[in-house]
Amino acid sequence: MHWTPEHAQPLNQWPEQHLDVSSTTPSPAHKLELPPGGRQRCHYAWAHDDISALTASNLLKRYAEKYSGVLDSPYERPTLGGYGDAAFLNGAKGDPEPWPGPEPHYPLTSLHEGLPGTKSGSGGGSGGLGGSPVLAGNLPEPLYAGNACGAPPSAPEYAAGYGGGYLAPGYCAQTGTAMPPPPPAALLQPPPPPGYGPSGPLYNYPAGGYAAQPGYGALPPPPAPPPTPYLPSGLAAPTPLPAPAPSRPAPTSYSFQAAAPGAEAGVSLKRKAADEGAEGRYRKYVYEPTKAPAADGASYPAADNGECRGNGFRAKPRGAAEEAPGKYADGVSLKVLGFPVYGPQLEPFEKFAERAPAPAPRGSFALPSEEPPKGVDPGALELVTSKVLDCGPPVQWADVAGQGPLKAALEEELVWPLLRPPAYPGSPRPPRTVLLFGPRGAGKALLGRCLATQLGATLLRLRGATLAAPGAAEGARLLQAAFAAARCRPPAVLLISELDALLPTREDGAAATGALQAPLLACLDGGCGAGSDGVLVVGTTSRPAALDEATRRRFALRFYVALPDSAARGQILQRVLAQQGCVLSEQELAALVQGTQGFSGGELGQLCQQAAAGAGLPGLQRPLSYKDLEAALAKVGPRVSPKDLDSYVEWDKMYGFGH
Ligand SMILES: Nc1ncnc2c1ncn2[C@@H]1O[C@H](COP(=O)(O)OP(=O)(O)OP(=O)(O)O)[C@@H](O)[C@H]1O
Ligand SMILES: [Mg+2]
Repeated sequence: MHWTPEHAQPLNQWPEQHLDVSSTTPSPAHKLELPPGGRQRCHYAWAHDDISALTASNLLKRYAEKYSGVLDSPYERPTLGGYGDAAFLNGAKGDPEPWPGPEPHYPLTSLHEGLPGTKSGSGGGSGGLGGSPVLAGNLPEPLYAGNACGAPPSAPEYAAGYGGGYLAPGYCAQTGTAMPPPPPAALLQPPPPPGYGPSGPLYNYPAGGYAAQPGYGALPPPPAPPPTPYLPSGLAAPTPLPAPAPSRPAPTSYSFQAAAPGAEAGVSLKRKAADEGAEGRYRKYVYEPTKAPAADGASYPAADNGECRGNGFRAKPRGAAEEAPGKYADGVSLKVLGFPVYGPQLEPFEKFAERAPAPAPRGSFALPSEEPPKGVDPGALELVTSKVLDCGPPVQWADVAGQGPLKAALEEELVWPLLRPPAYPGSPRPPRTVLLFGPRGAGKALLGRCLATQLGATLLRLRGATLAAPGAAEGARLLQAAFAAARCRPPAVLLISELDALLPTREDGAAATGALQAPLLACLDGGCGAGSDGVLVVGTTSRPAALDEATRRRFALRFYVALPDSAARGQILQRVLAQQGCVLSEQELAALVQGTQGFSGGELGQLCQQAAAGAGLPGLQRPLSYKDLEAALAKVGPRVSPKDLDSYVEWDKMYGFGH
């Protein structure tokens, strides 16, 4: 120790001083000032800042050992001295209560010697504060038993350590429960590993870490301590904390997951929930591949046309953009336009996920039947009921090939609002009219039938041309009767195809057909009972430009039904051909899909009929072949021109609702 004059300053200024400690011998002045019990603390106070590497290494080892004892041992109980030192560490230099012992000053003790982890009386020679010979002698034993925690008295070997004088009232409140009696000494001290027990050298650390300990035999040896820059080379680093015992129970959440029904190993329920949330409400539009078309032919093994707009649908198939309507310009033949080969990603056809059976009508869309409205010709009503009522098979979403975004839009904006009961009186009325426009044979009527199925509604079908044929007066009578019949059967869907046939053309003006516009508008306004809550009017047209503004405004929703894309064409073809007993190879089907670009669903059906007729197979003596279809392709072609397709797109931009 190189004593310097600054060491002679009062003790309370020492922490601020810069001490040079190379010896553990205090200066004579210090020896004079300090009481005998406080020498250890003086010793600590000197070792403040500038210490040699060797001293630092020794200190580090000692702290590591003591803290590891606290953190790791499940039997270890912090001695009271530990709390006392913790208070010291936090800046509370001593007990808040006056020390009852004869010694007037706080018994200073070295910080590292007051740390828990070394039991009182251990071979380490340093116990907690309670273990200090000075303190142990001064601690009144009964204080612990009588403290506010109400804990039982400590075991004899812990009597000194559990000196109640250190148990402030707040301590009991922190624990919340009474401190249980310490376990037997045999449990408290498992057999120490060689070199680790009190009898062995205190810092006998093997440089490479300990071998497997008796209590941790199943564990792999702990990893070698990382190199520390604080230790000079050649000094063994402190032993790292041993790994936790494997026999400890798993956290509650893990055991719950493992026990949850259906939970797979390594897959948490949270992840599963997230997966479900990711697909969300469009889960039903993720198609499952089907091995073969439906045996009964009831539904198409349809697929998503991939026109997802980032709302959960699958990405658009490669090259599908080339097929977008309005891009068949410049008079180029459709068949020579580049088109992606109908590849494996489009086949096998994926089935539009089966829905549950049509939901039972509920909400405001299901109204009780009412008496036939007055003013309607009973004869016409009977006629309409017998002729107009559609009793065809139900059409599910899966029966409509492609059109994924359109189906989603129809379901969201029409089916769900109609089936959902109104949120509150006076809430906005769900739409009761929808216009589907697009090329002929694109599937407008099919979608109208599907809507009726989804709504669980009665379907009544009218054709504009049929209504207009017998004359304006008769047509108006039938029209009113049809609306009245729909009103009598709520919920009902009144499907009016070829709506444009009821409207005046530019040429004929107020001709006979145009005379039906007024009754149509009157019925759409509710004059014929169509305005009732239980009737949905679906109008379809392939000439949307023929609709004047008055008629157009009567339809709250207007959706464009585009031509089927390649995937949808493949599905339609596959199904129609399967009905005729024709099964094409993958390559043949791909070629056929490529050659029918611009065909509507109706035209695809005509192609197959033409192939059968051209092959002279009315009785189906042999199944259709690809050659028959190739021959039919030369005779049947798409009727809609690229210019017409562009006009649909334009009208959709102006008056449509998009999807
Ligand atoms: N997306 C499709 N999926 C399955 N079949 C379809 C599809 N589109 C059309 N079809 C079939 O094509 C034929 C014609 O369909 P639909 O009558 O619905 O067309 P449309 O648009 O109403 O034609 P139009 O304008 O002439 O009334 C029907 O047999 C229908 O089943
Ligand atoms: Mg139709």
